[in-house]
Amino acid sequence: MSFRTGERRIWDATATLEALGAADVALWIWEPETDRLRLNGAARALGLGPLAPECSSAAFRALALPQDRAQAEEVLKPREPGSEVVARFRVRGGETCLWRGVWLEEGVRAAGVVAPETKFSASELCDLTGLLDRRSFLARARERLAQEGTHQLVVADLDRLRRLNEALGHERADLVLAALGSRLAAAFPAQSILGRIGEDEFAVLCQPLGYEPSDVLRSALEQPLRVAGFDIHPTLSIGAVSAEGGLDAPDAAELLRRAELAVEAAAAAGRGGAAAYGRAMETDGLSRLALEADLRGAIGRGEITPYFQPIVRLSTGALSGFEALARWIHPRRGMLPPDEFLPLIEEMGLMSELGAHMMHAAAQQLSTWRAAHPAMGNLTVSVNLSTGEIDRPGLVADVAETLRVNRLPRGALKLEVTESDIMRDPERAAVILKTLRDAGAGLALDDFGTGFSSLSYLTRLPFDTLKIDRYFVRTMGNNAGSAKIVRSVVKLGQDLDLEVVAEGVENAEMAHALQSLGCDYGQGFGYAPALSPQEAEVYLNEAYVDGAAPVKARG
Ligand SMILES: Nc1nc2c(ncn2[C@@H]2O[C@@H]3COP(=O)(O)O[C@H]4[C@@H](O)[C@H](n5cnc6c(=O)[nH]c(N)nc65)O[C@@H]4COP(=O)(O)O[C@H]3[C@H]2O)c(=O)[nH]1
Ligand SMILES: [Ca+2]
Repeated sequence: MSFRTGERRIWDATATLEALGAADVALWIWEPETDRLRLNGAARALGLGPLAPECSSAAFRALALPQDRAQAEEVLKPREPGSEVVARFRVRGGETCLWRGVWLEEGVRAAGVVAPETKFSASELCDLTGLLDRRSFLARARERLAQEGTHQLVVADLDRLRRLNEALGHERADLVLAALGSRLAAAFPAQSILGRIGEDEFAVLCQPLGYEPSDVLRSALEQPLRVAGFDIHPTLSIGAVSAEGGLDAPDAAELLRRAELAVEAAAAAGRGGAAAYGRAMETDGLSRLALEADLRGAIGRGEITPYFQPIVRLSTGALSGFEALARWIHPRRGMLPPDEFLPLIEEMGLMSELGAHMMHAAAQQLSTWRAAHPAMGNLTVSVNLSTGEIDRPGLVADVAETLRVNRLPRGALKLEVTESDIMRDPERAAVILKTLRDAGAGLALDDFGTGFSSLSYLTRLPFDTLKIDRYFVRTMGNNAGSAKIVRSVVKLGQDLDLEVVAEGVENAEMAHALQSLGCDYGQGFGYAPALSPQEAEVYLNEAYVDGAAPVKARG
């Protein structure tokens, strides 16, 4: 029942209303000038309107439950002729109803239909947060997208929810989720559609707010929380996409898929990231199953190998060491970054195999470099331990054996462990870390600042390096909170006599800012990305060794 006049789409309301009236559908007509809202008999029979055949706007508002009044207002607000009216609210008595209609003459009269909406009863809401669940979110989004105008969909993924669960227990982690849900509801205008669409995923569909919805989301949800004596600093990966509503609007599920792709890209770019959907995020359609099949045996075939990202002294640019980062050289797809295969490796239970392989390969490479460049006596290589790997039986023996076989001195091979991995069981972690240190491993605390721990336990753990998460480095220029975190981590490092390495140093400005905060070491695209062993060799030849002359000059 709609047609186009020029560019404008107009619903032929009179014809529609006549047809519907004959079909005994509940109809309403609203005339602001006389402050009269009229309903036909069918509406009253449904218990959706006032018992009288007409009511004032005030009485109409009073029909809606207080928290839904803003939605009722949507029906009353005068608009241009042809504008659609869509509102859903619960009326007293608990029934949710959907009001749809159209403005017939500008500000003079609107008319439409009203129907009970049982799909969205309380059971469709997430119990914990009171937000819509995924299905209901999609259903409402679909309707909203039918409205002309720009719509923005933002999806936020709570980083490391699983680890939060492990550390706090489900009940307390649920409290965190509930708190986040109510913060979200308070942060967006009432007509926004809010959902908890996955275990750790929130979504908002809104009209342009005049500022970035990702920022609103972030500042609403990333405030620290205190639960069960823990200070929790939630961090989010955020994806955003916008779309024009109306006849040609994309389907809600498709829009959600794009926003979730953007979330993945943001998460891959670093915890606490945000990304806008872009075409390039679509992969070549090779299915996950195919990838899984390829992954079996990939480690054994030597397809997954360490690449090496330089870690440098910020004041001189001199090379201090490398971080080994896994790359999968896929026979058909080319080089794949860890975020495309690590989750699969984890699901397939291959994490220990990968960890052992990366450590052996990186140690062997370091040993080769040390033999070729005697001047580089202090060169280190770090490898990442995956979640739970610290508990791997035989890890300590494996480290000791690796150092022995490759004739590496104490501290040359570093293990990077994340804060939350330790927080699962700090007492146990302390014992394991100490045996690892005794076996000769260096220990770095990775992604520092993103966890939810108190700092005091650090003094009791045998770390020699703190790595500041790149989220703080990236945002310290325009976010006072991030700058404070960087400053206090650097200070903490100095007090505890630890090396502090900033991750994600992308340009000279960041390097200078970090130095002025007293940070000594950095790694990032500003120096070099992760390099193949051959490229790293070239870098080694050209680099200055930390605190010494160029390696090349010293032969
Ligand atoms: N935006 C930005 N990013 C930068 C910059 N400099 C370096 N990066 C990226 O930051 C990541 C640093 O590693 P991570 O935080 O430990 O994060 C790593 C680490 O947690 C994990 N990972 C990588 N290799 C291994 C491995 O062998 N074992 C395990 N368990 N995890 C690994 O995968 C994560 C992602 O690795 P990559 O994709 O290689 O991503 C690397 C690196 O390429 C920069 O200036 N800007
Ligand atoms: Ca790392």
